[in-house]
Amino acid sequence: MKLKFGSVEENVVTREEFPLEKAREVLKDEVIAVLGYGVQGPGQALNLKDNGFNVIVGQRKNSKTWDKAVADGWVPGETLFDLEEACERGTIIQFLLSDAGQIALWPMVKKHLTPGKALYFSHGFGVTYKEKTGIVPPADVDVILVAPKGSGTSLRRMFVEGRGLNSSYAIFQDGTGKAKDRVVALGIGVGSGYLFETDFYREVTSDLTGERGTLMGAIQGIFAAQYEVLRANGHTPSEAFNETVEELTQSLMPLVAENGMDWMYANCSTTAQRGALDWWKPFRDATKPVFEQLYDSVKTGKEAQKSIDSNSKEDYREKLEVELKELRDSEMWQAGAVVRKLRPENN
Ligand SMILES: NC(=O)C1=CN([C@@H]2O[C@H](COP(=O)(O)OP(=O)(O)OC[C@H]3O[C@@H](n4cnc5c(N)ncnc54)[C@H](O)[C@@H]3O)[C@@H](O)[C@H]2O)C=CC1
Ligand SMILES: CC(=O)[C@](C)(O)C(=O)O
Ligand SMILES: [Mg+2]
Ligand SMILES: [Mg+2]
Repeated sequence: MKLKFGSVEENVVTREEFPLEKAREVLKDEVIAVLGYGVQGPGQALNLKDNGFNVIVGQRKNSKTWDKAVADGWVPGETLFDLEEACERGTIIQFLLSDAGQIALWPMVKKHLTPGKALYFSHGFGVTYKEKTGIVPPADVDVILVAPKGSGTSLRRMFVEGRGLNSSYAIFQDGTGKAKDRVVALGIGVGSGYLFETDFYREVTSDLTGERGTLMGAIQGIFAAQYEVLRANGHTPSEAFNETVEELTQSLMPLVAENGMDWMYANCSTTAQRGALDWWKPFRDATKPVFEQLYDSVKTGKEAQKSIDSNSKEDYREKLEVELKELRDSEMWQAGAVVRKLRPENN
């Protein structure tokens, strides 16, 4: 249906229009092969299975994630296969390897994309940056996307709680005439609540911006800046952490999530409101040039290239772990570890 967001109308598919029973009917003769068992793989594959779809997992043998798949109940030779066998068996191939991993496996996957199959992504990356990835699907298959707007971990947790995470969906190529039904049915099947219409290019450019920006990159940057200023002015680690992170995640963000920014402001003191209303614009103005620089770097393909280059290296996992450890070992996040233990519910 059409929904107004402010003054702009957009297409949204709801579970009321497209109930699970309809999704099951649409996909009843399909074998859904989920390739990769990292973060999205488990979330989507388990939700599909619990929703009653015919799903198998393809994963490298002799890997930690193969063992994880077995521990999650996938049975080798029945519902768990190596990547190539899963591609052979699947009529819908959910390409959920890391975006860099997809490049390496593409020639094999392509071989098994016989007419009538569907190739499914959870990111517009591979197809949009085809000059860098080499991913150009054959014309007689559907090429579709369901991108959950959140971590695969949350997708699974929210499904188990009886909630749902919203996703965007797109059709790059309708090779069979069935792409729309297939993509929406899969979106409902993987546990999405609502499905927002987009295209591959807009999905990848907004997603790369968001995760580098306010969702992940900018938030850590702004936390670090405030924490450092508080510490430089003699505040203790716990005080600096509480006023930078803990109060935000525990008390204030849930209010924003519930009813918007003005609602959160309205539930703080008039003193805080005055200050926040005065200071949000200087913060916007100071960071906007950085966001513009970021968007430009996304738009020109520089961000895609960087992620391909670093994540295609043999030792990318080890290198990543070093950088994550650096964050974990920083004073701010060490203070955070202690503060988390002191949440009353953790005692
Ligand atoms: N992590 C998330 O929650 C989200 C991910 N996405 C998208 O979903 C897709 C999958 O992402 P993740 O689950 O994060 O992937 P991931 O980084 O967890 O990797 C998934 C799997 O790829 C395998 N893999 C990597 N390189 C390989 C290679 N050369 N050969 C064979 N297997 C290889 C790994 O063993 C792993 O099981 C990506 O397109 C990503 O952008 C979209 C929304 C959120
Ligand atoms: C979780 C998500 O949607 C991200 C941040 O875009 C990603 O993991 O790529
Ligand atoms: Mg995302
Ligand atoms: Mg992303």
